[in-house]
Amino acid sequence: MPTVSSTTSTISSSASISTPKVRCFDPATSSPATFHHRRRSMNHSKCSSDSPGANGGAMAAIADQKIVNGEAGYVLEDVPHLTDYLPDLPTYPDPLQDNPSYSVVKQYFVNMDDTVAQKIVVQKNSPRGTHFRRAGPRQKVYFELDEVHACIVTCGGLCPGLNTVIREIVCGLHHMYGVNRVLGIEGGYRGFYARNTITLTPKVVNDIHKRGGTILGTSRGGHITSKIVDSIEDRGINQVYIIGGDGTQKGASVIFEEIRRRGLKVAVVGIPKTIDNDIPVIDKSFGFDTAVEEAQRAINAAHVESESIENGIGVVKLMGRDSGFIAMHATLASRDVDCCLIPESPFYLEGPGGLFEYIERRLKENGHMVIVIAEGAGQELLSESMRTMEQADASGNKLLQDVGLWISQKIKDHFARMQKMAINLKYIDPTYMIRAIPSNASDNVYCTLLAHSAIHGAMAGYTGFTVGPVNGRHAYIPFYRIIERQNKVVITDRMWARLLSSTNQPSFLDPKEVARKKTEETQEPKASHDRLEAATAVLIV
Ligand SMILES: Nc1ncnc2c1ncn2[C@@H]1O[C@H](COP(=O)(O)OP(=O)(O)OP(=O)(O)O)[C@@H](O)[C@H]1O
Ligand SMILES: O=P(O)(O)OC[C@H]1O[C@](O)(CO)[C@@H](O)[C@@H]1O
Ligand SMILES: [Mg+2]
Repeated sequence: MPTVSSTTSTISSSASISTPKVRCFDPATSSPATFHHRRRSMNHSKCSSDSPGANGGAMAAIADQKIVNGEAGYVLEDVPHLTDYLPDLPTYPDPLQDNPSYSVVKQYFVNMDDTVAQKIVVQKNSPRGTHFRRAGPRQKVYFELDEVHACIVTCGGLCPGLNTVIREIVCGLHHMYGVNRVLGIEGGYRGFYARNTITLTPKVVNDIHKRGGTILGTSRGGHITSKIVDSIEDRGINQVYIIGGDGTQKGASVIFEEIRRRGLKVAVVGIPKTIDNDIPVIDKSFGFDTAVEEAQRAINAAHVESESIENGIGVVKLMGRDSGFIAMHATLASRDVDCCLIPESPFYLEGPGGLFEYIERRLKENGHMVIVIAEGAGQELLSESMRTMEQADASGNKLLQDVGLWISQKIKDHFARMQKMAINLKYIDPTYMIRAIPSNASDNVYCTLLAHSAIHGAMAGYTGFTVGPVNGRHAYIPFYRIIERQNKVVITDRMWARLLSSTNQPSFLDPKEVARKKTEETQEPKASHDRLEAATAVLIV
């Protein structure tokens, strides 16, 4: 463990915001440590709160950062703890030490000083860099067993594995900590104040992991912070498990801020969910592998259809609003795809180096081809040609035009106009089919680890964090790190190069553009491919 010798933290955004240096109890080391609570202004693209409309207008929330500096450039970006604002909370021995299943584990409790490195590829003299607190059970817990009243809510779009996470939170709380009071909030955030609740017991959730969707229902929009926290307070809930994507984690962050402002003993835990894999820092999100696997069925169908007919073209549209991970991984897995188009890599249709030229060449060489397109790809081309009004969903997410239909029509029109070759195009749109299914075996295991890590964190009194694997080890990540940006495919990384060399498609980039992207991306803190590659390692809580 590095020495907790703090150096002065900087004020990241506004000089008018104070940086209180707090002498506080460090629950991890059981000894007093000096933390620097760095306050910073978060620019939420969409807004929380009590404002009208989707989520109201733009708002800057303030998040505290608990930064611990150690030797050799070691930095711990720690998560909040209930004792930060309720210093006199009593502790209790973790009941796991008496649990017959767990007591056999040699070193069951994680070392209090364990942290997980964000960067694992290092050189001899590199600084040790950013670390996150390691997830897992602690020897002391901050809740008595019959005191815990937990709730679970699922928000945003569907994703394989939602029911597994719900099941494992309920069963984990029950089996590991003897907790019997768990409420399911129906219909997403608005369910806290506008819908019913379901009592969740191990019996109720026993089989739900075999079903797609979420037994709790979900929604977009409707995040009214004060009403949600009123409901938490009125119901006497003291552990809130929030499962959802980037928008949901922003919502969880403001709920945590409000709970802390009110001084409530309530742990707020985010569990990242998104098949788009657009959440940063974590290796990958649950359900992603399942979605990629299911996408293979559509790609196979497109391949069979296209190769059975002269100049056959199969077009498959996959999900991925701002990030093309599903399309990229489905393409790499399949090897039948000739072209993959994603939001991060702009493309063009006409002229030398364009898509039409490539299609023509591929059909001449091979007689058929398969194109995979992410739903968010080429949106700028669509809005140019369609000039429609921009619309948003209830959460404020931009509603996309159907790029699959559009590109299919464009390809057909092009070849009809050229009169050089008759093509046969089949368009397959499996978008909702890949996310409405139950999670596969490996995602099920992953969901279990996420749920267990979340429970251990809440029981240990940590709050205001999202749980997830970082380089294969589960960690507690402060909300501000999760919501500050989206995870995107880095097109100057090796993974995208692998894809280009597997499909042989043009990069659609001129050399100047490549150089610009490289400069842009060297400033990014962490390359995405590192994380997805690390994610293939065994996930250990
Ligand atoms: N900035 C924000 N502040 C507070 N709540 C938010 C914010 N952004 C989104 N939310 C709320 O979070 C919930 C889910 O958001 P959203 O619909 O964007 O889905 P998501 O969690 O990003 O999941 P996905 O995009 O993967 O489907 C909604 O109820 C929305 O009101
Ligand atoms: O139609 P819905 O439920 O709003 O969800 C669509 C969006 O949800 C996601 O699956 C996850 O964000 C996106 O890929 C997709 O654009
Ligand atoms: Mg989202």
